[in-house]
Amino acid sequence: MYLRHLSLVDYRSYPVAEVELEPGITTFVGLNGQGKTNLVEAAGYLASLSSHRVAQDAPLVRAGAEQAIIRAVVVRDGREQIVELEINPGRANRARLGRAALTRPRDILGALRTVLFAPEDLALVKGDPSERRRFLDELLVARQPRWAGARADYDKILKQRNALLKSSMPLLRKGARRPRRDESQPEDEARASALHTLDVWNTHLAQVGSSLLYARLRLLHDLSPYLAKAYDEVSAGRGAAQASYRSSVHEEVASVIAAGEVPEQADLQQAMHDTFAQVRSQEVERGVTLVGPHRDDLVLQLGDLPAKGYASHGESWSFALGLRLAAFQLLRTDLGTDPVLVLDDVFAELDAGRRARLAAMVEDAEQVLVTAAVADDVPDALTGRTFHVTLGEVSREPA
Ligand SMILES: Nc1ncnc2c1ncn2[C@@H]1O[C@H](COP(=O)(O)OP(=O)(O)OP(=O)(O)O)[C@@H](O)[C@H]1O
Repeated sequence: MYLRHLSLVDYRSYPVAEVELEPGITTFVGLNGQGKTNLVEAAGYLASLSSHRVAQDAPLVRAGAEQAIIRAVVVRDGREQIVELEINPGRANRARLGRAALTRPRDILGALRTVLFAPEDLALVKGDPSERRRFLDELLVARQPRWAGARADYDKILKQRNALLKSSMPLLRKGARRPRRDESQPEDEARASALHTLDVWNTHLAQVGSSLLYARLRLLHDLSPYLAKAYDEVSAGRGAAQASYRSSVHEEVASVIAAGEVPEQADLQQAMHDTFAQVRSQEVERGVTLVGPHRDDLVLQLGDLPAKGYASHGESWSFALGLRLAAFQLLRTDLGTDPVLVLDDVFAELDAGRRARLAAMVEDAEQVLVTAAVADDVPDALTGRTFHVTLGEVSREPA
């Protein structure tokens, strides 16, 4: 698929922008801070409903404006579709596909697929586990948009379970007493009722959590060969990249998972349940849920060493790039169409060999959008059509 047109209204630094695009390679060149990343970030947001730079929507709306609009014409297998999103910080966002207004913005997912590689991706290797969980979950959604709903359900149940753990901490602690406002209910009864409610949440969380865990494991299983190959190509055979899953379920099942096996979902559900029983006193003590996909991590390994804390800066970059290129290849195979590949400001960080190899790996993608502050950093093979971005003006360089 490719973007034929991108229009922005009050998005970041742009009061208005209209950019006509084509398949193949397009490069946006301009000095720092002129709005290059803003353009490609908008495309990424339309595809994933999240920004690679910020967790909140407010910075996406131009300072002083109330809402931002991203509209794109997406072409897939020769058919065009208009995809539109209104970003309303503090209120619900609104989405449209063609003429149809969608009930939920997340129903827009899948209409445009992008894989975006940016300097922020270094955090995939060097950052917290939450970065790697986000990578997996976003890829899950890019592959099958229905996972956005399951992910949201999981977060909701988790929040409710944490609230219960917090609010009932003194009651749930065996033998602990606290002065009760409602003295009509004896302490033992209140405790039994809190425990019963906790069991109900355990069942819900184990059910939704195990399906998310299972989906992540299947995804990782499918992604791994592409990762090994992409890293090998980017680094010209210098090192073997691997990713394994570290699960918070009890050790017996966790070690099976770490070894790369994918247990049945029913077994994962049972394992989550059993682990809740094992860690109950710790959870009650701390008032948070200690088991589930929200506590897991993806362990990245270069040869025999963990990437985090050991890999050099260049190796970490290559690893992050390997993960994104693997995601691209997986989606290409799965969807039968290429996602739009975005390379935001990445060439300045790579040595000449890596630049050339990256260019060779992506030049056959249906559409590649590249941003660079220095045009010479972009390998010749990827220069393609060039747009100059100057103070929010996007103008195409004459051919
Ligand atoms: N919500 C907003 N309202 C107005 N301006 C904004 C907003 N968010 C970001 N900007 C401005 O957008 C500019 C940054 O744009 P962008 O990140 O696209 O730059 P860039 O061309 O990619 O630069 P670099 O080469 O440094 O990465 C900054 O000047 C910033 O102040």
